[in-house]
Amino acid sequence: MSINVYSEVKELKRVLLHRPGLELENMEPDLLEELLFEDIPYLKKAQQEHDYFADVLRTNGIHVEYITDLLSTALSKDEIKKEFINEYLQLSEVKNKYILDALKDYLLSFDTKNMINKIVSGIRINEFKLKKETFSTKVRMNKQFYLLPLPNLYFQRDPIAFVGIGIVINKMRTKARRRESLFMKYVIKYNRDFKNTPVYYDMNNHFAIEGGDILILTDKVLAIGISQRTEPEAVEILAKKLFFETDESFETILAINIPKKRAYMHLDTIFTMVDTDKFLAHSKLESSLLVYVIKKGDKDLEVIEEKTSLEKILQKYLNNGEVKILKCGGEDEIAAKREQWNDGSNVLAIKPGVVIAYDRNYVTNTLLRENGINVIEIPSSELSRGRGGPRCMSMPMNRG
Ligand SMILES: NC(=[NH2+])NCCC[C@H](N)C(=O)O
Repeated sequence: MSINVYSEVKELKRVLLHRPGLELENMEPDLLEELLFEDIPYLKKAQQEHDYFADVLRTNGIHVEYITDLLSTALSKDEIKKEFINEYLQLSEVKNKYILDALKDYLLSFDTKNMINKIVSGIRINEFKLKKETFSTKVRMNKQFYLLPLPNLYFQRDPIAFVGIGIVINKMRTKARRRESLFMKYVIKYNRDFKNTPVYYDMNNHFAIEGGDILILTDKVLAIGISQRTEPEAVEILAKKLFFETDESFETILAINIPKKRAYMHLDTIFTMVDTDKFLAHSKLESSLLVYVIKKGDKDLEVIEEKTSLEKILQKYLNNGEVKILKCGGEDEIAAKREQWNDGSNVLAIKPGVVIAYDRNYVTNTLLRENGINVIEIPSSELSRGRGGPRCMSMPMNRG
């Protein structure tokens, strides 16, 4: 099944996930901030919740793929495995030669699946002994991990984005997540099912962009958040690529300037699409917005600034009569803040008007239902602790 994503809401056919694993158990309080968590999910329950999510998708006829399986197929040959490990260790900034060599040997001693699991879960200092210890290895090893875990990998929305028939391989803003994009880079390069997928942005670019900021509103219009995680230069590079170097149908990018703070981390933290004419958003969103409308000009990008309400801007650029923005938590201010904190605005549409949402955000879910949206709830005690919802946990590959 080929890559085909020209909508946020059209029927979802194929989606990419990561089932959380031991990487969550390699977090401890002193590491949380660096690893972008506020709390430690209980792994067993998190896996049960995640399996429930995957089952809901499958029950709705959606083909679920796991990133670790795709990578495992890509790393089928020894030389490719070595190339991947080299690049991974380089991105992890392992500089000491003795440690570097020991890590390479250690990783290559596993079969491909277990090697990938090790890379995701992180490698503790007490897992193996170095053959040779020196002053510098001693100093370097005065910590808990050779390689830190990738606890955010279950947020598959962020390291890449499928756009049209192609892929955007993201340069992640934070060191904690930078290595995640390498997984898909190798899938595109070496997994035969993906060999014709054009790459529209590469992780070697200097400027950060993350998938949670990229929304495909229609086959003509994208919305991209200028956020804590996505820089304007990255949007410019991507816009030029899409408009002038591909046959993609996209003509307009609404670059939405959002506050650069954790509570507004990505555009999809505060704004998701639930139907062809309905959106769900942070209750305080509208007052704080400036939208740059980037259009394909004759030879260069044309940019105008819009300062009216987001509803009006969407109405204008989606050519869609009425557009309605529902507010996370409704009119109750405490519920709005509480549910926003638990990713109430972050739902995944699997068809126009049908969304998957966390069960704990019941005020928002009731409001959605009152507005004609079919809400499928999934359990959320543990998954929500990573500060991402159903949209963040999934990367659509095909929408019909
Ligand atoms: N698309 C999203 N909203 N993703 C949420 C990612 C949450 C993750 N803990 C991070 O800080 O990166």
